[in-house]
Amino acid sequence: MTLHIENLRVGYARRPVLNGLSPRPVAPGTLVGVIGRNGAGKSTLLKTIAGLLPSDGRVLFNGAPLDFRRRARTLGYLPQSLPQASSLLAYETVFSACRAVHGGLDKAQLEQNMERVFDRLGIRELALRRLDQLSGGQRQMIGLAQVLVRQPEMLLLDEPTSALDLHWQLNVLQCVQQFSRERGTLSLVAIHDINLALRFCDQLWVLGDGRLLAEGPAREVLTPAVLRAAYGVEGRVETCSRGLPIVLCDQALPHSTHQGEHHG
Ligand SMILES: Nc1ncnc2c1ncn2[C@@H]1O[C@H](COP(=O)(O)OP(=O)(O)OP(=O)(O)O)[C@@H](O)[C@H]1O
Repeated sequence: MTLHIENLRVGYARRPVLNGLSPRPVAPGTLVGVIGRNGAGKSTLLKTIAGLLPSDGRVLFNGAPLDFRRRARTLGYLPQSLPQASSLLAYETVFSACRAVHGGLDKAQLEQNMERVFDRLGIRELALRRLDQLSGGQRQMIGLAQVLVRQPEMLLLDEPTSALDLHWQLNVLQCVQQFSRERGTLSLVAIHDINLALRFCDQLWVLGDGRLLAEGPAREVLTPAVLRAAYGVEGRVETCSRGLPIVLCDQALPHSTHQGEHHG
């Protein structure tokens, strides 16, 4: 699936958050990191693409808008909040998520889909645990399983690693990257860890001041000037012992020294 966004404007109660976003169209199989400071509009953007917020402008999937029903089947949206703790078993919630979209499959096929996702994410041992007895990070993994099991054509993941330890952060991004590449799934991932973004994302969209401060290949986008404009930090891009870029941030800048700087 391709994604084309044109002059997207979104706000809450007449307070604008995104003021005319027109990123370059994104091809299938691309993993896009959506980054920017708190309140920049990352969640707002993902919710809008998921069809959960009214907006002006155009969002086209394979060149056309999607109606609400097709959107729900085609897009896999993972909200920032963790799945609600309930007495249901983890596999029951993943099974229901799968059945909601693939109702035509028989029980054996649904179970096969489900097992594949539990195996791929490496969370088989959580399947028979009650959601209200899982840790925050474990629940976040189940939330992701609920999205992946539906085999969506586009992933919209809002901070999918926020509750995870180092191992699981890498595991999740590896899985999302693999899922995108194997299936041609376009994935948009809002993320705060810029080194994870740099390592796994093909493209970055840097949000700030209601617009795109920068966009492009991850390694080209993350410059000291963009770090300053996007986050108000003094940062550098160094090269690690394996020859890969790594971002180091030295200090938060006083508020007035970075406001109003824009980089396209
Ligand atoms: N339901 C809402 N009603 C009114 N304003 C909102 C609502 N949700 C978000 N906002 C405002 O919209 C702006 C963008 O919020 P959003 O959650 O999209 O940012 P974000 O980049 O995802 O932030 P974070 O990194 O903190 O999750 C913020 O100023 C926020 O206060």
